[in-house]
Amino acid sequence: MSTPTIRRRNDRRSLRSRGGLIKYAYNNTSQNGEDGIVARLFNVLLPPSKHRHCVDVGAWDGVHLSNTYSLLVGNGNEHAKDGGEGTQWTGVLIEANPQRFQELKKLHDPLVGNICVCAEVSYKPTSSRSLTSILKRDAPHLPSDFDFLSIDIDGMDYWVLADTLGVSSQMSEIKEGEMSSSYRPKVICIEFNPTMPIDLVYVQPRDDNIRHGSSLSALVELANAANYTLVETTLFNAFFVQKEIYEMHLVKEVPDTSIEALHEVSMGTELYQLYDGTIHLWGCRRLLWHRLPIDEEKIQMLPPEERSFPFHPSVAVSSSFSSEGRTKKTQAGGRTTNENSDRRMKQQLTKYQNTSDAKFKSDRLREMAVDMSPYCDTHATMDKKRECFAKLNKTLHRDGFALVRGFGIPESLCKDALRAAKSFLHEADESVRRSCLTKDRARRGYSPMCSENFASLIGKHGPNDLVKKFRIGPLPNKKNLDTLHPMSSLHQPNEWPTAEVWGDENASHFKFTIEEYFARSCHAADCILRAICDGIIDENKNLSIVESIKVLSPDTCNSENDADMGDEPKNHTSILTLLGYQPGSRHKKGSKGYMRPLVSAHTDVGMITLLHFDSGKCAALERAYKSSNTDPENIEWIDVDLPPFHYDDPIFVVNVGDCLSDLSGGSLRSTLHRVMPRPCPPNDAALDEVARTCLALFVGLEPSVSLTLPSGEVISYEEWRRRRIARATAVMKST
Ligand SMILES: O=C(O)CCC(=O)C(=O)O
Ligand SMILES: [Fe+2]
Repeated sequence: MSTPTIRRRNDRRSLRSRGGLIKYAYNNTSQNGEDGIVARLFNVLLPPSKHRHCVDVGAWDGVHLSNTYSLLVGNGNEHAKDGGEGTQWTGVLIEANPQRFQELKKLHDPLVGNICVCAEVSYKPTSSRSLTSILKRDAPHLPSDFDFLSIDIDGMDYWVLADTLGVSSQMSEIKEGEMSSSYRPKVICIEFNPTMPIDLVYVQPRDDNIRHGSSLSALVELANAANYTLVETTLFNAFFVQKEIYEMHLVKEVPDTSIEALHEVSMGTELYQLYDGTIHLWGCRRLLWHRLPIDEEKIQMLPPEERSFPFHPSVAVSSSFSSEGRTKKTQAGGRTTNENSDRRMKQQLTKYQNTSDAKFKSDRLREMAVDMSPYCDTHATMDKKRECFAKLNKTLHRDGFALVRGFGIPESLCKDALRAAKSFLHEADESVRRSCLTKDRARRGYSPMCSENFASLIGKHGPNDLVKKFRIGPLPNKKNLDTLHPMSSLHQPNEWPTAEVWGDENASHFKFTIEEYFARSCHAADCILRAICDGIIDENKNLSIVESIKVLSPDTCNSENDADMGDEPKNHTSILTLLGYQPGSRHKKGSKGYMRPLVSAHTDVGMITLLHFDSGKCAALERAYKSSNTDPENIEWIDVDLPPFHYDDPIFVVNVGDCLSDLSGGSLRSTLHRVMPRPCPPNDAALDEVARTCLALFVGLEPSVSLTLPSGEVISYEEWRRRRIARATAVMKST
């Protein structure tokens, strides 16, 4: 098996200066060369002094990893003159741990002048355990500009330094009146957290009980605010000197005092991600202070069997409904860029080659689909219903689209209906289709290719849509036929292809199958509306929304008139449209290198739309991604797909229409969508594979039902539709 090549280029690291104080680093008792740096500073660079003072916070036993041992005790060992020839050092040594403190005392008691304090230093300036309080109380003769301060207390180091130097928590200013009471050591050595990135400013919470440590960058900001300059770092420690001292004595030795020149993060742990979702570690692969290895397998988000590239051509749309999904940007008029259509071309040609990926994609889409069965099953518990509407409405709020399943519609019926639609729209002679042309083909019967224009729904001009359609709707019922109730334009007789032109069997099978699908999908739509309604009522205490949304619940909207209607169909105005797409002129790129939509970008007018389609390759539904519907000029588009694999429990797409969006006060979005051509395999490919068929149920309410708009106005559904269409027409006329 081939393995990846993994290494790091050296450039960034080689910037780190090796020529400054670090050149003199060595350890006597220190951990990472601090003894040598201190010696260089006080022996050579700073003006000589007969007597020097140091303070060691976190002194341990005075020896272990000590930065002051060589100054205070070191006589007699190989670096006897560490603190400067002829210089006498005295120190204040503070240690919190009582056992270690005993050792510390044992070491220092015989040495004249050294003071040992057993205390856990607090960050609180007002505390009797603050460093300034301890120094003032226990070492009253310590000069305020003593020579060397070493802080290593594994947590609050930053805040102890801030309080000692009198820097406010904002780091930008010296606290008023505190300077005189503060200390200004000439040189500071302080520990930082060496795992943190070089540009990270991390200041641990100001809490004695928290042990995070702070970053080097944070300490540099703090020190700069108090007029100190960074002059060197070791693995864990930063050295700062007073700015004036730096300028007088150290500029030559340390010309570049930037963090980048003086530090290299060698204990950092970095993460990067592979396309297939694997998380890789780089750098330090262990928990530094716990001495535990970081197990790469334990920090993975996906189990090994789920690690694959989600946008692999054959799994291209696994996140159709996720806001984080792959998107494509288009230019004005909804054109796909050259780059995208080339990529699309490749994707389409390889889309179904890899069956295991297709299965993976199917399973993902199925997982995403909201199970609506609690709304179809009269015995479902409220908890189940709540779970259902919460998932549904969450997705609809976010995307305006969702996948739904669990209606009990047999898969065989969906397949038969798609098959029947395909044979009518694609295989039958045009004369069959023309046998059911109606006057009002926007509502019933056959609507030929290029005879409609959905761009007009959003008040746009554009080429006519390249799709054939056939529509049926609810029949006029007793109420409509009553002379007192003139038939609404939304209720009309259906028109079917005639037996004379298509043959008895074809015609009756078509009518029977499509009517059956219509009835079952209307029932599914009722379930969805009830769930949406419950969801909105649950999440909304706003009365006008609740009032207006109640109409969605089919039980409510039809209850008045149901009693005397027996088994008559309800008065809804839902229309089932069969849509047929075939490869045509728009499948070739135009002179400008982009493709034009088969159905222009639009929003659906009614309540919801319930879609079911086959995997025909020549067309694909896309929805706008994270865009405002009022600005369709610059939109990112994302595919809306159904699983190419069939399940016993068929999956549908539901999207929010304008009326529902209005009733919800805009909280449910009616998202702009369109149908785009997809490159097809060569011309001789079977029509069966390329033609695309869609069953779209556009769900409408009873024409006379009263809607309470969020504004409080009460109008009928029919009036709402009239205004909606008039609005779009007015926009079109003005452009
Ligand atoms: O064919 C499709 O996928 C959807 C068509 C559509 O959006 C419509 O007819 O409103
Ligand atoms: Fe639509």
